[in-house]
Amino acid sequence: MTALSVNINKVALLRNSRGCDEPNVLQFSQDLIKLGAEGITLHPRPDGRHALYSDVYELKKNIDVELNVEGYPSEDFLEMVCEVKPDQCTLVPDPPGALTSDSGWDCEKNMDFLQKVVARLQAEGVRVSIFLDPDPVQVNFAMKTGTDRIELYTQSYAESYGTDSFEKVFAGYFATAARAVELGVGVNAGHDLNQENLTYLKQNLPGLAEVSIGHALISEMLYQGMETTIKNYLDCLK
Ligand SMILES: CC(=O)[C@@H](O)[C@H](O)COP(=O)(O)O
Ligand SMILES: NCC(=O)COP(=O)(O)O
Repeated sequence: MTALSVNINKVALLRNSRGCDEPNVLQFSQDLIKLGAEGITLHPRPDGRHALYSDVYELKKNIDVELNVEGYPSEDFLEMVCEVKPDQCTLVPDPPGALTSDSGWDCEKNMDFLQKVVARLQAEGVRVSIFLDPDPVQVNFAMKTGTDRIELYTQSYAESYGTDSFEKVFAGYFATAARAVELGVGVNAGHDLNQENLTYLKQNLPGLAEVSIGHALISEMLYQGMETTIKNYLDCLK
């Protein structure tokens, strides 16, 4: 079973654009959950462009599905996560001004740092996932950090989908996920997934436990509406 965790960053972006509380992030999340979303993800970035720390606190108190908080493990981010204690924290290596997440960790180079962060979060009962490029070698280092899961960064999967290079690109994802399963590390995936490319990933990637999807899903809702869009994504994951 692969859980659908909806990333509400873009709902928060719309809310922030007018300085009021419309759309309300909590109400939107609760409506997503009523329609079958099995998790909520948000990525409070340092510049507060969309999801905010206050959203994390409010969601934690008011939703009954898994909460996944993504971010660079700065001290203030870690203090917030350790206080909120979401179900999962996904560590991403984004610098503060990043337009969006565009690479996974080099776990070998950041081993000491990541080991300390992983241990700190796990001590608070938070499951840890590390954002990773499709590279089986990196999985070995990710395991050494002590992480519970990896999150495969699926931008190149999405970009190659339907092109001549897809088979070669997907082979890297398959090898990385298979290595994670072999090492007992959980497999999540996210970034640029959509209704067109999700089914193949679900049907062919070993051990896929969770997908976190935001930009395409929220954009598609503008055309299809919330109910149809969520139903379509859940159908892709059957
Ligand atoms: C980690 C990842 O790939 C996405 O979850 C990221 O959170 C997207 O961030 P933006 O919504 O700011 O593009
Ligand atoms: N971790 C990926 C995520 O939460 C959403 O990424 P995207 O669907 O907005 O590209």
